[in-house]
Amino acid sequence: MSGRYDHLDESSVRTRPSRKGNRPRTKDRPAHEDAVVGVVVGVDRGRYTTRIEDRTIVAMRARDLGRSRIVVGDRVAMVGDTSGEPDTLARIVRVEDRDTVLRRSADDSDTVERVIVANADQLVVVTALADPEPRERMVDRCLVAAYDAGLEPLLVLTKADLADPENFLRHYKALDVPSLVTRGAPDGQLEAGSVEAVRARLTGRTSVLVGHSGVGKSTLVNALVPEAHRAIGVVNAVTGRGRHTSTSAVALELPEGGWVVDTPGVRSFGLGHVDPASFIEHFEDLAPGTDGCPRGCSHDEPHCALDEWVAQGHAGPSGPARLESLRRLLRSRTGEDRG
Ligand SMILES: Nc1nc2c(ncn2[C@@H]2O[C@H](COP(=O)(O)OP(=O)(O)OP(=O)(O)O)[C@@H](O)[C@H]2O)c(=O)[nH]1
Ligand SMILES: [Zn+2]
Repeated sequence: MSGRYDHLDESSVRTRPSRKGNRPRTKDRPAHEDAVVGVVVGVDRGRYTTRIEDRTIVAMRARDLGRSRIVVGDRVAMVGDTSGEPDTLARIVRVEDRDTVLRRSADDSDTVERVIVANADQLVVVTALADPEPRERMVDRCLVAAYDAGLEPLLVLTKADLADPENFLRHYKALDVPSLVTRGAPDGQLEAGSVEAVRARLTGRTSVLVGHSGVGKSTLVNALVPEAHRAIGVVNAVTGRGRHTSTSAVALELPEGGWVVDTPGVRSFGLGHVDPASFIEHFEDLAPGTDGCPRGCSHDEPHCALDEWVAQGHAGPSGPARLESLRRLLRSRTGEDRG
């Protein structure tokens, strides 16, 4: 896995050398031996809401933590008042190394490359089968972001009561992306069985949900986490601030274990940081075919060695379709339609 996590640098939060010069890193400082480690579930203007088992602890950054961002999903070590009692505030003295980072590149609306969520292991792309119509390109872009971040993708196709998923799923067959459908029931709720199938897939994991407005993401989150509203209310009560003014991610705990991270502010991913050469490593069946490529090959150009390699059958009968899908994903990184 050479270099897969090289890009995690931003997360290695270290104290800067102090002005006095020789203070040890936070990590090594014995004074923080009593620190407790929680998971960041919400971030709102310098206040971090964290959870340790059943306690909700609000914390701020210790002054010597440096500038690195702390995001939802980060595991943070805290000192000070970690009782979780109302009006208490702990201090974050350390951010543990991240297993994964989901990021988006700078784009027109935001000129800074940002880590959106840390330590997730699954990216759930929520798309309606109708009303609004599914957008293949947007889904493709989410898949690129997922593969690039080392997250397993899952398609959740909502509103299956309005349209048949088969047509849409054809686009993802060669990619072998797991998918589930949810459907509305006559009583206006979601059909219970379809929600349970999603729940089974999410339990025990940290899943980031992304989806366009109106696809039914909130409906699904509320079905999965009955206290979702209340949980969000807790964040409010503690920070004393309105959740609706914030578009940052929020982690909700599933009743059976695991986390669902809702990302209200994330409608698309800038993908400028995704490099074709490393992206292809996620296609283990195709990657060996790039040995004969010209230097710096985009794998979507006339001299790309993959065409011949796949035509010779090296990637099996599904090779041509896989290559086509790979190229479609690579192309989705650029272009005007940001999905
Ligand atoms: N027919 C049908 N309608 C659904 C289903 N799921 C959600 N809806 C409806 O779709 C609309 C949008 O649902 P929301 O859950 O608010 O969608 P959202 O993705 O959270 O959208 P935002 O709140 O704008 O981010 C609502 O009117 C829901 O009642 C479904 O499975 N079938
Ligand atoms: Zn190539």
